[in-house]
Amino acid sequence: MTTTNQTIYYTLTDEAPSLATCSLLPIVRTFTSAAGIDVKITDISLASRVLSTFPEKLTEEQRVEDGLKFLGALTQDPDANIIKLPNISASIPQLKACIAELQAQGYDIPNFPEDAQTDEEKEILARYSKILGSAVNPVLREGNSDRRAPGAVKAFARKFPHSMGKWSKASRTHADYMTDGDFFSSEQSITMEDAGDVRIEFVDPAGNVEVKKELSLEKGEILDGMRMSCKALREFFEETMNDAKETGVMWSLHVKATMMKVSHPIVFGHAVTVFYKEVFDKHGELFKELGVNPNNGISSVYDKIASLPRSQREIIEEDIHECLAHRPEMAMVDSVKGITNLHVPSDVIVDASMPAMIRNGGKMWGPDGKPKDTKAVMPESTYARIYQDMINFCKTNGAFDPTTMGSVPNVGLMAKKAEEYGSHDKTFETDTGVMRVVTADGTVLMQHDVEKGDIWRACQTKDEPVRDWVKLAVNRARLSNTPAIFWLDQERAHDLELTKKVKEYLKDYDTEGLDISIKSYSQAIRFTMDRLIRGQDTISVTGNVLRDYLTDLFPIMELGTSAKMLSIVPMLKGGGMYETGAGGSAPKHVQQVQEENHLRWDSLGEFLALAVSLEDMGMKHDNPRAAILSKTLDAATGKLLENNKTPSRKTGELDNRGSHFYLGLYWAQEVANQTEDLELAAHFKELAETLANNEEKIIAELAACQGSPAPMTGYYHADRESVKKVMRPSNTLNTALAKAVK
Ligand SMILES: NC(=O)C1=CN([C@@H]2O[C@H](COP(=O)(O)OP(=O)(O)OC[C@H]3O[C@@H](n4cnc5c(N)ncnc54)[C@H](OP(=O)(O)O)[C@@H]3O)[C@@H](O)[C@H]2O)C=CC1
Ligand SMILES: O=C(O)CCC(=O)C(=O)O
Ligand SMILES: [Mg+2]
Repeated sequence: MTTTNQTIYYTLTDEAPSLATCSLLPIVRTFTSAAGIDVKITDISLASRVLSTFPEKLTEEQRVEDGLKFLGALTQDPDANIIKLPNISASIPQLKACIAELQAQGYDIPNFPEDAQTDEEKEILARYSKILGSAVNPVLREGNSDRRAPGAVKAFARKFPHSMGKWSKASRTHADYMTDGDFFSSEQSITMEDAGDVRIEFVDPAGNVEVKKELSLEKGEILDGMRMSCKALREFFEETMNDAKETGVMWSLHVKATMMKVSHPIVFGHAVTVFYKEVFDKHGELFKELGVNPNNGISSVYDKIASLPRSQREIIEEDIHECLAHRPEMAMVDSVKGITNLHVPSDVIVDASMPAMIRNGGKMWGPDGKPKDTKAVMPESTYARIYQDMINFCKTNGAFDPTTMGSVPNVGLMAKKAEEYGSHDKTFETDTGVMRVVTADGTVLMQHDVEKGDIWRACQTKDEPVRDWVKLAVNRARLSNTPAIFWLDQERAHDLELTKKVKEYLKDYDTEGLDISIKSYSQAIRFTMDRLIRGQDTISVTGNVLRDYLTDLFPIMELGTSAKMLSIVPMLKGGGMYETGAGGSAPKHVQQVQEENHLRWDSLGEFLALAVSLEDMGMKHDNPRAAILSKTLDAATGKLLENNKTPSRKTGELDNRGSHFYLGLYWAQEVANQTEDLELAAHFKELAETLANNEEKIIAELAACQGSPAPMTGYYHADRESVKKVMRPSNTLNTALAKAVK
């Protein structure tokens, strides 16, 4: 057995996943220690990213390693083995809350300079901007994505189906999107015949040219340019609000302000200022003075007016209520606390929010706390249409049935910040004039007339990731003997360029006997759904945004949550990253822990990720024990699902910690029962027996702490000792695990 330098890098992230890690990792380490594998924690939490950005402000003891930088470099190592849990992609309000918490803990980090004026403030803003939004995933995802629900997970969903809301044929829920003036209607795209430098320029009406950005493009790289009209967007919002009001349907907005961290907060801000138009018209000047930023949601108004004299504040609050009264009802994030869809930009995130709504019979929560039909507004039409297709399908066919439906695995293009994912540094809010892309010799590759306030952006897609994506799709189709569809819209300039590549690169593979096709988004989703309700599987092969959308959409119908997905990123350089599920960090789970000490986070995604990580370790390092641990972990996970030892939503019942105990028990039993390595079996026999004999006692210890607030301090930067106490309350379990470490 080789035991040199075999390390799994396990990320420490935020919120629910980080709590779960505290309980799961000691179990994992007990097992991996027997195979000579080290499991190292790398902290990439929001708080840690903030701290590592300002080392000069901290004392020696306060300084932390830049975990993201470390892992980013590691992605280039063919031996990289990373387990990546979901992390917060922070909106500005979240980042500010994190900064405030760290400052209160004695870290002398600067405030977030919302309105940076001085050079120093601008420099601080630039540093913080690197932490905002999807700052982690694009750095680590140096490969394309392969996400699917393993057989055992599908079997579990069929045996223990999650609840599904009923769909009525009379449901008035629908998706609403722009029909003109959006990115879709203006997209232009080119493929570079040779490598070359280009400039993104703005030309004002007098002919003055401002270089916005210079890019070095690779041979074969696709470059897109597109614009969203501010005027058309605002008119569209106004129409949707009037229509919702007139027809008595609720209004909701679904964007991805976290991942599309430059363009979507602006879109979100327009929704806020249109919805609360009278408030912003009347108090605009004051808001400017106070530094209100509508892109941060209506909460920005509440925050900034807090310092005003009460009488002045009350007038503004009344005006806000006046708007709420004459506008349509708005979908709520928390109807008890009065938090609306437009409160902060990170509360309603389209990839999870639309599936949750569809799963719920097309209903969202209204101000009165009741589920209601809604107009789901997604201004950008490129991808919004697929949701209307699914809504129509559910109206006709009723809700999906998790006990009989098939599955939709996804092969997603995402390496090297492909497509919209990497557009942030090429996104601009423009003045009136022309935005254009020109080559070094001045040839204009594309251009758009723009008006003040328009959003213009460019997206890049490198050739190497596209080749790898096609390969991955063929492999997945072959391995699972399942039809694969490339979702490519022949109405889209970008997809036309991509289609040429796909057709070309498919020739490199033996596709004999495989069913591989190219369909528009609408055709693809309809075809897929027709098969789905007949219990048939269809692989979706998609670009980056659809990867994000579909790997929540279908899993949430099939499994109730995307956390149960196996999510692999085979890295271009040969390493492996194993993501846990496809869902997020579920902030409301933490609330439940704080209030009732019950964590309903399901770590199934972590179990699945760890099994493939160990399998890879076994193969790459010729470590048979890693292979045994992988196989036995898979078997243990299967048993856990069969026996329904997954966390319950209800306080007092089995939670995340109890579920981890059962994983440990079953895993130990599986290792003890295998016959490939008798020494290993003997070693885990004792642990298996101790855990089995103490099952009742351990479960009682794990349940005893539930029901009252968890004694935990901190949210973004929780005190690890207090988290440890909360997440590891069973002495019997802790002692048994410690004893079994090799
Ligand atoms: N890979 C990553 O790093 C990702 C990070 N994010 C980030 O996560 C945060 C929250 O995003 P949001 O869009 O609300 O998505 P979430 O996936 O966190 O939440 C949506 C819902 O999914 C369910 N859920 C998700 N994971 C689990 C789990 N492991 N166990 C049980 N239920 C689960 C819960 O639903 P229910 O109430 O029905 O139980 C939850 O309320 C944001 O900061 C976002 O940027 C989001 C996606 C991926
Ligand atoms: O990076 C993010 O912000 C979220 C990513 C995400 O939702 C996904 O990859 O499914
Ligand atoms: Mg997602």
